[in-house]
This record gives sequence, C-alpha cells and structure tokens, in this order.
Amino acid sequence: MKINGTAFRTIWLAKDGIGVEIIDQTRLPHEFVTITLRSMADAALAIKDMWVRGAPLIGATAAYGMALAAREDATDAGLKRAYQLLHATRPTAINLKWALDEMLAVLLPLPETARVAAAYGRAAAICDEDSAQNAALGEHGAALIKAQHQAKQRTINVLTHCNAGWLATVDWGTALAPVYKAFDAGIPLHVWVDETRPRNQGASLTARELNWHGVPHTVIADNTGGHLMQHGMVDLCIVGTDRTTRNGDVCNKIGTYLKALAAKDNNVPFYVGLPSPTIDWTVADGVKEIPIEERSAREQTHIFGKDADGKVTEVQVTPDGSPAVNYGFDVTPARLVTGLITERGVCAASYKGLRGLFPERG
Ligand SMILES: CSC[C@H]1O[C@H](OP(=O)(O)O)[C@H](O)[C@@H]1O
Repeated sequence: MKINGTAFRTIWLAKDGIGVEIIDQTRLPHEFVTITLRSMADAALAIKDMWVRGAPLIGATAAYGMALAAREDATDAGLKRAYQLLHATRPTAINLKWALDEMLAVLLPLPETARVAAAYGRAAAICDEDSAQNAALGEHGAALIKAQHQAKQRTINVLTHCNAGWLATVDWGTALAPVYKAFDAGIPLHVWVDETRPRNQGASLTARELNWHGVPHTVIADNTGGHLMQHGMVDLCIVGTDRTTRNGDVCNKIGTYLKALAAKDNNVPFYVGLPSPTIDWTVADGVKEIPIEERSAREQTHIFGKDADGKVTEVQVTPDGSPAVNYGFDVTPARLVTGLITERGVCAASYKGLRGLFPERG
C-alpha cells in the first residue's frame, strides 16, 4: 500500500540483502519508525513484543527469522532450535506455525551450504504469496460491498474490529483489502473503526491506515457497535482472523465474538477475511482447541498517547492495586459467521464450504 504516495510493505529485505526491515507498529500512529532485524533473536522479539503483529505478518517475520537463523547455524539442530524459539513467541495465530513448517520443509532436505539462500528465497516467496492472496480476497470481498451499494444506492457502512489491514499482513490486509479495493473502484463507503481495547490497534493502526489512504472512517468505542447495528447504521461487518478452524470457527482479537452476536441479533452480515494459511485444518472446535494468548495486565491498566506537547507517554488508567486480566483473543462460532472471504472466493463458514474452495486440503 502507499503512504503519502510512496509504496510500502510491512516487511522487506535490507539493502545489504541480509537484514530484514520492519515498521515498528508499537510507535504508530504518532511516529513512523523502522527497525532492521539482524538475527533470529531480533525476529523473535519483534513478534513477541508486537513490533510486528497480525497473523500473516507474524508468519512472514518468522520465515525471515528462519533465514537469519540459517546464517547463524544451518545445521538440522540449529534450525529446529530456531523453530522452537520462534514458535514460542505467540500461541494463537496459526500462520506462525504454518510459515515455520514451510521453512523447515524447504530447508531440511537441502545440504547445509544451500540453506541460507533457500531460506531467504522461501521467505520472500511467502511474502509475495501473502500479498497476492490478500489482493485476491480483496476483490472477492469488494464484490460484497459493491452488491450492497447496488441494492441500497448510498454510502455503505462497514464495521471492522482491531487491525486487519495491510499493517497486519505483508500487503493489502484481510478485512480491509475489500475496503481498499471497493474504495479504489469508486464505491462510496465509510468504516466504523472499533478502537479495540486494550492495545487499541483499531484506533492506532486501522485509523492510521485509513487516514493514509483517504478512506472515510469514524473511530468508535468497542461498546458502540451494537447500538449502531440496532439503528441500521452498519451494512456489514468484516473482520480478520488469527486462526479459523476447518469447521469455520473464527479466532480473532478479543471482542470479535461480541460483535458477531450483535450482528446476528440485528441481521447484519458478518464476514471474515482470511488467506488460506490462516485456516487450521487440524482443528475442528475453535472454542475448545485454540490456545488463547493472555498478555500482560499492564496493557489493560496503562495506555499510550500523545500529550499536549506531542510527546508520546504512557499513563495509568486504573487505581494502584486493582488487578486486571488481558485475554488477547476470543472465538466466534461458525454459526455466527455469514461467510469467509478467501483468495479463492467467498464460502460458508463450514467444512463443506472450505473444502469446496480448497478440495486439496482437509
Ligand atoms: C490479518 S490478521 C489480523 C488479526 O491479528 C490481530 O491480532 P494481533 O494484532 O494481536 O496480532 C487481530 O486479531 C486481527 O484481526
């Protein structure tokens, strides 16, 4: 995507062909800072501390983490150790394991002398594949927005949760790819942006993206969506996912399930955008089987913002001594999902639906 006319991806090879450049997303929306990852440990820290986040981008960063690891120790044992360390960074997004499995599948059969070049090659391909998949799902999702516009002949209001835009992927995004494609095609639309407590990725990342692209949007408190749906102010919801099961259960940022319940109660279509590496074919029941990351309570009790002098500071929003808990994700059962928007088209949130688009899987 473009930032003020300059094309950007969220991750790219440094000029020396060794380091890996990323945007430090913990500094957005007020500061644009890039970091060069120079070791496997750098890549692991970038994922764990959420300098990069979003399921596909986590996978892409882990892939390059394996390339950096191969430079450090290209033996089987070295690569397997790197796999374990990178895999341990965050538990929920399946793209992490998918990418690491992809890298080992390419590297282990090769002689050690060939592994570094092959690792950088596969990591770059994973990035290109993600961008292409998201662009394709964007077209399929844009058709849904266009159909709403043809039927209603007015601005279409889309509600989204957290950040599932290009900052969550290598490029284009998942939930926001249809928004960008429809907007660029001239469809009048507006986006309700859930701020998405506690890390506020909606307020700080989705709003930042839409601002850069010129897409009309309004930032709302997470608890506002149901009211908007009751009053006919939401035409469809499109969210992302960190892991979707073979039966169509959708794991996504905490609060997604509540949005889906409100959508069901108000007959608002609820779609999920995902490239196929986000499908976990090994899991049937998302509520029972998907590990939900629990992050630091400090993310709940403190918040970052820009003060009157433009200085970014952290402030405490709870009393000293008040405990807090910070579950990162929840699972929306397939019965609440209208459809899954993938690079191969839109399908029902079901095993039959997914197998129809991906007959070679499952
Ligand atoms: C396209 S994946 C987007 C997905 O990832 C986010 O989680 P996090 O920022 O913690 O990595 C959120 O669940 C988004 O919907």
